[in-house]
Amino acid sequence: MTTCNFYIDGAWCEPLQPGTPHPIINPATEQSVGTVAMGGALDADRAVMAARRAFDAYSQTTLAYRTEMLHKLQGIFERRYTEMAQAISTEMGAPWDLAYDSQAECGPGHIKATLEAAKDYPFEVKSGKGDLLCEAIGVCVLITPWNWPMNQVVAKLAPALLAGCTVVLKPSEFAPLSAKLVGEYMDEAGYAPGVFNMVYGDGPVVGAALSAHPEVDLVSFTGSTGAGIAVAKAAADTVKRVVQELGGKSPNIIFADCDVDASVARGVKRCMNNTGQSCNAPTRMLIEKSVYAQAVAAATKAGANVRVIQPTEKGDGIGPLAMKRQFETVNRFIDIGMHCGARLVVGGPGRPDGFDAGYFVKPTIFADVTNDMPIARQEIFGPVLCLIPFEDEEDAIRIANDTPFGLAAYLSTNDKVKARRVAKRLRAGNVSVNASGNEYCNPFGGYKQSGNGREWGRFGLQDFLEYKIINGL
Ligand SMILES: NC(=O)C1=CN([C@@H]2O[C@H](COP(=O)(O)OP(=O)(O)OC[C@H]3O[C@@H](n4cnc5c(N)ncnc54)[C@H](O)[C@@H]3O)[C@@H](O)[C@H]2O)C=CC1
Ligand SMILES: O=Cc1ccc(S(=O)(=O)O)cc1
Repeated sequence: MTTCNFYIDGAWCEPLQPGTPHPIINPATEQSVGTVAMGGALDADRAVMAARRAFDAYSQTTLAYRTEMLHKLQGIFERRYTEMAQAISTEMGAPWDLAYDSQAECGPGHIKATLEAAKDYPFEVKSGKGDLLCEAIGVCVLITPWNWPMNQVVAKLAPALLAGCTVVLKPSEFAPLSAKLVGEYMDEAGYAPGVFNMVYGDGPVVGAALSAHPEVDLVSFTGSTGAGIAVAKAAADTVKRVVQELGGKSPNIIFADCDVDASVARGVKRCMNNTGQSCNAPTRMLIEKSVYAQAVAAATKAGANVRVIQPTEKGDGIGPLAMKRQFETVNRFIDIGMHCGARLVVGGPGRPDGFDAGYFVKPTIFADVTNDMPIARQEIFGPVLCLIPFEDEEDAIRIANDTPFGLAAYLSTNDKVKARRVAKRLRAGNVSVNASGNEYCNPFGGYKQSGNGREWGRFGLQDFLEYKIINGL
């Protein structure tokens, strides 16, 4: 049984204001594997003040020193890679190949991208007659979710450290094991006390106290749009910067001129990946009417072929949802889909055959969905795909953009001119043509209610920097 405690001022410690410990539930077995200590506002304050005390010295260290420290941290992430994959798989249910090849890889992946970006980042340049400096913004609070825990923690932590910021990490109480390892790695790397601090706690208490704290200069938040709005409101009175990476309901446009069967199969797989718990999952497949019947048949076949597996099993497949609450939410949406006029072609409510325990759900696909149905408008965060027909290019763009979100968009066509034309009109931060993937060096983030910042590589670094112009030197 693991106990996850706080890491403040260079030491592991228990909360000053303990709440009820949060059980760590393995979502595949529903068994407890440990507890997370939950704190209160006093703990938030203690961590912020440790980061504040450390800021002056750490922010004045040389870029060469911070680069060397980050290289050291990268080495630790690489050496202790397998235990990170194990922690992620246990806490949120990612099957082994996904946990090992993708989830854990995000840690060293983002560190490398940050180090690469820093090599030619214009930290000090001439501007007019003045000297333009990009300096550490200050004490940063990092609030992260449970769905891609290392992606979200390290995409924030690596640039913050490189920039010279000190941090307080508040990971999700549903992903405490991987965060505990990050604390151990930071300790092992030898960062000075107070540079990195970590507290666990729920959003409305600890998250809110951190967001409102007057000694915090920036909050970098990833999670639901509702919680992101609460963070921004709590932060407003102290005029701190807030960077939000929020939800999505991303369209995947299948034009008739593409290889329909292959594109649809790829779209189904990508939607179901991580059991549908990705902010950028392509959950609305928009299909040109002339190939709609063919595409529905291809989606039905591909959906039926998605294997549901135990997290310990190797190979392709989806694991359980991360927690009971998600299990209930996803089943509720499947039920809504069945009663709002959509046609269920794969899956349905309840656990798949052969699974008597765990938060496993069936990969589920609805055809004949219209974009005004709740299953097409709200982020379900489960393996649920909506198939929506469209008339022509204009109609596809209209439906794709008819959402409060704007994180990602996907399209398949053999016509490159059309692909560029459509991509330019999609109101989304990341557009993938013909199943291309993301690269750590490029910006990740959303338009509209999907957020207001960009993470990854030099774009992530920018968030943690403040401009200063010095005239007269
Ligand atoms: N964009 C993304 O990557 C994610 C989106 N979501 C969406 O959110 C839904 C609910 O998942 P949750 O885990 O409940 O997400 P959430 O947004 O409540 O939690 C994410 C993080 O925010 C913190 N938080 C929550 N309320 C807060 C507040 N008022 N002030 C400060 N921090 C706060 C949580 O403790 C956690 O660390 C999902 O079904 C999904 O739709 C969830 C996780 C990640
Ligand atoms: O939810 C965060 C997330 C998940 C996956 C990816 S990627 O498309 O695999 O790069 C990005 C962000």
